[in-house]
Amino acid sequence: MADQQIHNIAQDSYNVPQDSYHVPQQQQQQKYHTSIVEHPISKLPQVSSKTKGKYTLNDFHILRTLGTGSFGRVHLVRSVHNGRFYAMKTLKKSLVVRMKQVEHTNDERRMLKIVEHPFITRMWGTFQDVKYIYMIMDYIEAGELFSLLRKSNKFPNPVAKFYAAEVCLALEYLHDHNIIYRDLKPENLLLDKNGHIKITDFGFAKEVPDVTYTLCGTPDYIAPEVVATKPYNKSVDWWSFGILVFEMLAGYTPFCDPSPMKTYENILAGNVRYPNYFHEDALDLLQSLITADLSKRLGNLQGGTQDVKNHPWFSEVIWERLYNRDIETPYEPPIQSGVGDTSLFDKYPEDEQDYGNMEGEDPYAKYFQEF
Ligand SMILES: Nc1ncnc2c1ncn2[C@@H]1O[C@H](COP(=O)(O)OP(=O)(O)OP(=O)(O)O)[C@@H](O)[C@H]1O
Repeated sequence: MADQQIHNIAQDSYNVPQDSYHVPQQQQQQKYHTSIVEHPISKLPQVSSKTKGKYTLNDFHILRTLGTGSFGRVHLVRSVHNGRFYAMKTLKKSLVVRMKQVEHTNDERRMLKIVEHPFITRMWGTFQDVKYIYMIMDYIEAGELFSLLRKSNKFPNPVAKFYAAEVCLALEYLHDHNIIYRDLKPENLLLDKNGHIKITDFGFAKEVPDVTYTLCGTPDYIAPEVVATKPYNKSVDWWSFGILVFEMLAGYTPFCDPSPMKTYENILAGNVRYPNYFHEDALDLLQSLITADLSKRLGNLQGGTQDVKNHPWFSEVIWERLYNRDIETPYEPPIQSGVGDTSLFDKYPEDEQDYGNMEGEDPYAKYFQEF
């Protein structure tokens, strides 16, 4: 049981009741997106320091499916050259175009190719054929934080704090580079073989120095200014960060409802019922993150991320050691590293895929020239 595999990183004095609060099982939420307005002044290097030459499908053996997304699948693959395992994300061009996600897909490639951070998944290269685009990423072996959270019901205070602190450093890095992540949730947080966070899925990440207006994200995690189609900025990630911390501590999100429209209504109404077992520092942090008032939302104030890092809930976190991954993780994934162990991933039907077709007409070629 995952419960037993989790041990407290800090044997602090927080009183964590073991009784389980009623937890509505949430379904994987649908995502929403519309058009975008942007102001591109790039703070990112324009050339990646880490990608090597161009890959083709022949460079990899496709093994099993690790996950599915809106536009394709993520497969475990093995390099025919160095024998290492990678994750290969495929996106069907026709679906990306039909769902008006060309710009987001090109953004995802651009962001992932350039960002380098201990808690963000690395991408090594991309390629395409007539029907699909492909992204080769590090294989993150221990699966989704979402799965661990559902198995554990909820996390003890120090465990939630550990994961939150690693996510906080990743957000700090992204925001310092003018990237809004916009899709923070446990499904997009993978755990590496040592149990550290790796953010994946940059499908909604956007380099936005100023403000943007796109409605995107996952209903439970969307900030009120996004629901109300007001201009927004990095503040939305701090709202989602609050929802993430809440969900890790409670096992459910504060505004959840089976109907997305009702979820939006709940978000706009802004009434949060905090369980009485939340530690008082966690409660204080969450109240200053899950607030519609942008002039009060922590992370969005003059001190930026530093205000979040300095909050009493994080008082025992030694940020430099955390960044260096020099702090024991709360959960030791039970996997054999380096052998393509996929025991922590759900099983998916392995349908025949029509990958690798280089001949024939490609009506969408003009949209994906960067791949
Ligand atoms: N680098 C990786 N290593 C291991 N598994 C991964 C990796 N990237 C993605 N996955 C698995 O595949 C799933 C889908 O990946 P991802 O969220 O990037 O796809 P997507 O097409 O963007 O999905 P969505 O429709 O939710 O946006 C993830 O939830 C995860 O389980």
